Amino acid sequence: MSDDTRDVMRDGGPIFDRVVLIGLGLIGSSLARALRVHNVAKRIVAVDASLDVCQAVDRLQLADETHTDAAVAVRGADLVVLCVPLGAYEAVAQTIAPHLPNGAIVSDVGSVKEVATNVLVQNLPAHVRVVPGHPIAGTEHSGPEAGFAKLFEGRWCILTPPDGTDEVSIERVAEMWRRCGSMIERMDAPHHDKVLAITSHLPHLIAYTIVGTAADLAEDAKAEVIKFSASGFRDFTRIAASDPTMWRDVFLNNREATLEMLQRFTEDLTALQKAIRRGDGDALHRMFTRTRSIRRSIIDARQA
Ligand SMILES: NC(=O)c1ccc[n+]([C@@H]2O[C@H](COP(=O)([O-])OP(=O)(O)OC[C@H]3O[C@@H](n4cnc5c(N)ncnc54)[C@H](O)[C@@H]3O)[C@@H](O)[C@H]2O)c1
Ligand SMILES: O=C(O)C(=O)C[C@]1(C(=O)O)C=C[C@@H](O)C=C1
Repeated sequence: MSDDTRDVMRDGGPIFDRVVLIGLGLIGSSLARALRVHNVAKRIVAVDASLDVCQAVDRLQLADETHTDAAVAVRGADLVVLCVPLGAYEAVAQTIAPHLPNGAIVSDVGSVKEVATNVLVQNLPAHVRVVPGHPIAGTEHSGPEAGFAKLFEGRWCILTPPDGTDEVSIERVAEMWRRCGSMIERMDAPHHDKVLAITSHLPHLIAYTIVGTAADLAEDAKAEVIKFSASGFRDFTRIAASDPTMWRDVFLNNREATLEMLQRFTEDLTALQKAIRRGDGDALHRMFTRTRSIRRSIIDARQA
């Protein structure tokens, strides 16, 4: 990295001249807010396919420019970040490809990394640098109104740069996330997808299932479900309220890893089912004691 680059990143001044965010929903609008608060970009440019979202972005003053056409917006960009559902990546990459300046960095925030990385590398010209990323932060809400600048604070952001990506580009993206309050980890994309399959994707699948199962109960029972949903079930309903388009795309694009984790989960669930049927209290107690200690170690790690 040149001394100039190092100085720019260390002095707290903008790291980028023109950052183009494509997709101003929960994550894109949170990033726009955080970039502004932490002075990361000289100019923030917002792109969204939805005119309603563009109008909201203007009303909330989240960007210096707002466009519905990504091809126009990316001209002169030194960083472009895709914040759209995974299913829109190919179309967006093909739209921006002919208009990206030499040396521009293209990053993203997608929840699945192997497919995202491949789609970007295959559809973008060789003169751009691809630095995929994934902030492990979110909520069940969508859209520009749902975003907030502190979303990424104290959260991990995982970067999965393909082999051969230059270190300066990776470090500039990493520094952007550090300024937004995140901690950085680097991984290869397939490993990321396995880890997230168990820590994020499977929990969402389970929440969608349990809430769906409850909703399928007879009308009377449904009323009871709502009436008594003060504790455990309510936590599942929060997760099951997450955006259907985003999560459809996550499962379609992380098929292998999700199915592998689902298989393991089903086997463990069957073991619990057997223990209940056999009245094996020791097996149940052993299992629950182990998971309780896991919860405690997660809380301790967060507080450390
Ligand atoms: N929601 C989360 O908790 C979370 C957390 C981390 C990462 N992510 C990832 O972030 C990305 C965005 O998720 P979100 O929750 O912000 O979704 P969102 O639904 O809140 O926002 C997505 C935005 O993209 C726009 N869009 C869709 N197709 C487009 C296109 N072709 N061109 C331009 N704009 C387009 C939509 O109009 C919408 O405003 C996804 O890839 C998701 O996997 C989400
Ligand atoms: O907190 C939530 O609501 C989330 O679902 C956030 C969450 C997660 O599973 O942790 C969801 C998807 C992402 O890709 C990253 C973060």
